[in-house]
Amino acid sequence: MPSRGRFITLEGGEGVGKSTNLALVRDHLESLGIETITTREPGGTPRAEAIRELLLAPDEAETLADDAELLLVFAARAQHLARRIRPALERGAWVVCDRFTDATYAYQGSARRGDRSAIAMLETFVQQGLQPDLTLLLDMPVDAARERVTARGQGLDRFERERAAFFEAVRQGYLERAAAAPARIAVIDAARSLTQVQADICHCLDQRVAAWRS
Ligand SMILES: Nc1ncnc2c1ncn2[C@@H]1O[C@H](COP(=O)(O)OP(=O)(O)O)[C@@H](O)[C@H]1O
Ligand SMILES: Cc1cn([C@H]2C[C@H](O)[C@@H](COP(=O)(O)OP(=O)(O)O)O2)c(=O)[nH]c1=O
Repeated sequence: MPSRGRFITLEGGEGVGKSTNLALVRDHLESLGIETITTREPGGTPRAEAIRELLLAPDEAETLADDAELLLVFAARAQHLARRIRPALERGAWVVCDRFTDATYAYQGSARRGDRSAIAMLETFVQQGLQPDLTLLLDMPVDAARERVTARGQGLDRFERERAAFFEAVRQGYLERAAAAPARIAVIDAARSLTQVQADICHCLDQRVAAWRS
C-alpha cells in the first residue's frame, strides 16, 4: 500500500500566474522523483468541466443566482474529488490543483458576500476532512494583474467581467485566509518577474518536501 500523496493548491486572483506556474510545480516535483498530476477547479473531470462551463458562461438571458453559483462550485468539487483527486492521492501520486476551496471563500464568501457558515458546511460535507497540505497564494495588486489578463487576449468570462471592487475583495479574502492559516498557505509576491516568482516557488516546495520526508 503506497503512502497517500500530497495535495498542493495554487491560489490567487485572475492573471497572477497560477496556470503559468502549475507546470513548473509539477516539473519540479517530478525532478525530485515524485509522481505528480495537475488539475484545476472548477473542473478537472469531464462532468466537472461541464459544470465549469455553466459557471463561466457570461450572464445573458438569465443571471446566475449566488446560491446556485456556490452549489455548482461544490458540485464540481465533489465530482473532482471522487473521480480524480482522491483516487490519485490514494495510489500515492501528488496532486497539484489550480484553485480549490480557498477560492470559494475568496469569491463566493468575500467578493459575493456569501454566508461563510454555508461555505464551511459544504466544505465539511464534500471534503470529509480533506484539506490541501500546501497552498501557494500568488498575490499582487489587482490593477497589474488585470493588465496581464487583458494582455493574455482571451475573451472575458463571467467572473472576469466583474468590477475592480470585486477583485479587491477577492484579494483581501485570500490574504485573510493566509493570515488565518500561515502554516498551510505560503504567500508569494507574484508582481515580480517570472524568474523571481519561480525561484520562490521552488524554494518553498524544497522546504516542504524536506520537512515531509524527515
Ligand atoms: N511573473 C510574471 N510576470 C509577467 N507576466 C506573467 C508572470 N506570470 C504570468 N505572466 C503572464 O500573465 C498572464 C496571466 O498568467 P496566467 O498564468 O494565465 O494567470 P492565472 O492562471 O493566474 O489567471 C499570462 O499571459 C502569463 O504569461
Ligand atoms: C475554484 C473556484 C473558482 N471560482 C472562479 C474564479 C475564476 O474567476 C473562475 C475560473 O477560474 P480560473 O480559470 O482559474 O481563472 P483565471 O485563470 O482567469 O484566474 O472560477 C470561484 O468563483 N469559486 C471557486 O471555488
